[in-house]
Amino acid sequence: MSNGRFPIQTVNAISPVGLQRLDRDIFDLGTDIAEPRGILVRSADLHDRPVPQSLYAVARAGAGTNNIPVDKLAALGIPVFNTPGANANAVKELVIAGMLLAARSLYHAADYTRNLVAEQGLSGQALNEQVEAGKKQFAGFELPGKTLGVIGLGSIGVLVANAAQSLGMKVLGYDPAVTIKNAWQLSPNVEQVESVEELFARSELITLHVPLIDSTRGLVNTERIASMPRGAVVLNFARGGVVDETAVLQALDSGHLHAYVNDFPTEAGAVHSRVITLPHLGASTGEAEDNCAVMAVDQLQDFLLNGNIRNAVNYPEVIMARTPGTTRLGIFNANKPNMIGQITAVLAEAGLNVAEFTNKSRGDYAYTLVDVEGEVRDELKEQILAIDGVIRARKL
Ligand SMILES: NC(=O)c1ccc[n+]([C@@H]2O[C@H](COP(=O)([O-])OP(=O)(O)OC[C@H]3O[C@@H](n4cnc5c(N)ncnc54)[C@H](O)[C@@H]3O)[C@@H](O)[C@H]2O)c1
Ligand SMILES: O=C(O)CC[C@@H](O)C(=O)O
Repeated sequence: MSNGRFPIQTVNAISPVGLQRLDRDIFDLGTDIAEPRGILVRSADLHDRPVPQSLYAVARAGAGTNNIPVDKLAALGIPVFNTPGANANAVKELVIAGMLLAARSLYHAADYTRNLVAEQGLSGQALNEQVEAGKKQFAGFELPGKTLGVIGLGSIGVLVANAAQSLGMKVLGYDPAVTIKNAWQLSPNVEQVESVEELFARSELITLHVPLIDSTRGLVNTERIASMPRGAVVLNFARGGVVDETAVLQALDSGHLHAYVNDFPTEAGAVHSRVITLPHLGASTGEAEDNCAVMAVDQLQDFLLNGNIRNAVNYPEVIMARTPGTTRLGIFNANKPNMIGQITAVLAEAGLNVAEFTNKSRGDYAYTLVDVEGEVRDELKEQILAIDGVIRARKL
């Protein structure tokens, strides 16, 4: 592995549009690579897999990183990249489809028609008569004028909110940490509410676009559902754990909820007559798969070759143009006082001149890129690693 090559393990199928961007003179690709420098993954669960000693970075071709031990990897100096926004349009379109599926009971209506022919053997006049007699059970509602509550105004939530608004819906949004960029992209007609309770109480449909983290687990619960208007619809294209499914099924059984449309099959939900469950289809368009793969591969490649960190979920953004004629060092360390002083002291001691230097921190960790002039001997890396708080150092 010290031959200057970077073995990359693909844990899920990654679009070839992304993979073909890896220069095969430098990168080896495969599913069975024993000592990978990089891992490319979609939804496979990495929590219980051992972390290879060789690993430098993980790139998630997608948004959610709850399938990856992000904190554990941060402590080892391994950034985890994701691809913000790359599949947002695909999810938005599925949410709009989900609202229409629920509003017009389309899934069950189509099933009813199929059964008339396939199970009951009806045809011709008899079929037409049964169609006309039976259709009233599927009478639905229209979207304009209905109130949609969007929880999470990130890449997906903003697109959903704007699209629903242009369909004539009244849209409420809730996100206590909305970014300035996303706030700018949000239609001015979307009303941002102060609390999630207000959003539930006022929404006839709610749609979830938050990550699955401790604070969002079970966000949709019995009390909040009870505060929604009778006949409300819940759409969940975020993660199964954001919803207390038992509470939702009880509310469907009692008639308080009209429908639950989601992307995360469970045994109980998949067979319930008021639930529409899709097989995790949110990002499954050719366009989204290509976008995610391209972004994930580009970020992984730039990190492995240049040490740049873009769109990591566990390390700060650190991007520095390379200074010609220098050697680059990438250093992961604990975010505590005097780390920069100690690192630069080691460089000075070795007689190396610093041409460019960037250091940024995020939470408990920090990352430094430094371009130095002069010969960087192998012992220098060991001296940097010997500093208390340095987690990992690479010479690039
Ligand atoms: N079904 C699918 O195939 C599919 C596809 C893409 C994403 N997702 C899921 O959707 C999630 C969101 O994706 P995204 O691209 O919009 O991510 P994003 O990071 O752009 O947006 C998430 C937003 O949620 C907000 N948020 C966090 N906690 C919140 C809370 N308690 N209440 C309200 N808002 C909160 C954040 O501030 C952020 O703005 C992903 O984490 C992933 O789990 C699912
Ligand atoms: O890769 C997929 O198919 C799903 C990805 C999706 O859940 C995400 O979080 O981006």
